[in-house]
Amino acid sequence: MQEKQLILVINPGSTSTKIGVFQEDDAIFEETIRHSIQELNTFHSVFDQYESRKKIILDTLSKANIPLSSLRAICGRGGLLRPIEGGTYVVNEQMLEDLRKGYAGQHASNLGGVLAFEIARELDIPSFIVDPVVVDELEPIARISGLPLIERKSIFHALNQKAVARRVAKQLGRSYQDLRLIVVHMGGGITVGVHRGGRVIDVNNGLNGDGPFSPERAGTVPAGDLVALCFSGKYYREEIIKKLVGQGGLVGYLGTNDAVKIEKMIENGDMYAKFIYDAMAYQIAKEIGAASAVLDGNVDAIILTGGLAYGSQFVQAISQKISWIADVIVQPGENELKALAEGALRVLNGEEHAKDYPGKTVEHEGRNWERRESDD
Ligand SMILES: Nc1ncnc2c1ncn2[C@@H]1O[C@H](COP(=O)(O)OP(=O)(O)OP(=O)(O)O)[C@@H](O)[C@H]1O
Ligand SMILES: CCCC(=O)O
Repeated sequence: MQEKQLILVINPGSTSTKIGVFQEDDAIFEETIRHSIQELNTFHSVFDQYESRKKIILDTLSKANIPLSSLRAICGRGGLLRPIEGGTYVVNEQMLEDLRKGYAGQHASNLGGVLAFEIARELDIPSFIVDPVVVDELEPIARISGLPLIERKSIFHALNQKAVARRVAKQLGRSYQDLRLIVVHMGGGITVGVHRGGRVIDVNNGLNGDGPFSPERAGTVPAGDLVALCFSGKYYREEIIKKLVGQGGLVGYLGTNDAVKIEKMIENGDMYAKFIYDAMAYQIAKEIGAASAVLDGNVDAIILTGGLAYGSQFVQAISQKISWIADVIVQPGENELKALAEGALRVLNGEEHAKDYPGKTVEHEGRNWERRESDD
């Protein structure tokens, strides 16, 4: 019988399911399955899509002649779980429960761990998730928002940010743990992470209204004006949320989230499109400046990654404002499938122990910075 040697990785996105099959860290098969708005609209919740996405994954593997019996592990992109530190986690009952109910909200990546677990269970092989969007390694001081009722949260492109940071460390012949990096993921959402000692000690919450505006998201907006909008009587709660996430940023100003199209508009002389595109670069540069202050100006490199990093003019507009801080390294696109496979491999090859969810969460550690009676 042939030895089980392949790793299946699953990355469910809002409009697609990306899958990959890896032999060690080489991809032998990758496919992006797109889901139309019409198809997605037939489901009430993210979780209702589970059966349909599972069938699509199994059919795709079968068409590609990849026998399930050749799989040694399955790794999915994890979702809005409890705040946890980075790493590879075994999918367990507690995680499944949190993913199913959407512990911290609904996100397509909530399906990743469940799909990995259910397919793996039938094959009696292990299932994992790696660096979910809720990876939380914030320093206590970064949690302070300025309003005691609201705490800053870590929700960001942890999987790609950490994978790119490790890759750059390797290229520089250094260890990730030794470097002080600013990693800027520029996709549909934009997150600027401060990496120190192998941990992301500060980052904007890319999902819930924090940081630079992005192709689809508003980022930080003036709080007073937002409150006035909420109580204007003109909008329902869901409409306001949609304006901030989905219909904000480039979509709000220019009616598209497609930066390639916007670059064409600019090429054709659309000065308003240029102004808004420049404003996005300006806000990203400003956030990088703030991140450099977190590192006391002692920054080894600034890494620009994600789909927008393919835009050379855009990269140029950001770089000219921040290249005085540190070397700018451009790593366009995202390599999330490979990052999932690498995360599983580090465990399967014994380089790392898989973590047990939830482990020591930020919630378990408690708020050791909170004011207590005895402090008075
Ligand atoms: N060649 C290119 N030049 C300029 N912009 C590009 C290019 N290719 C993609 N983009 C832009 O990158 C953005 C999407 O990036 P990406 O694919 O990383 O995001 P995503 O995976 O949809 O979302 P997220 O990264 O937030 O999870 C879009 O605005 C897209 O138009
Ligand atoms: C910021 C978390 C990932 C996303 O863009 O949805």
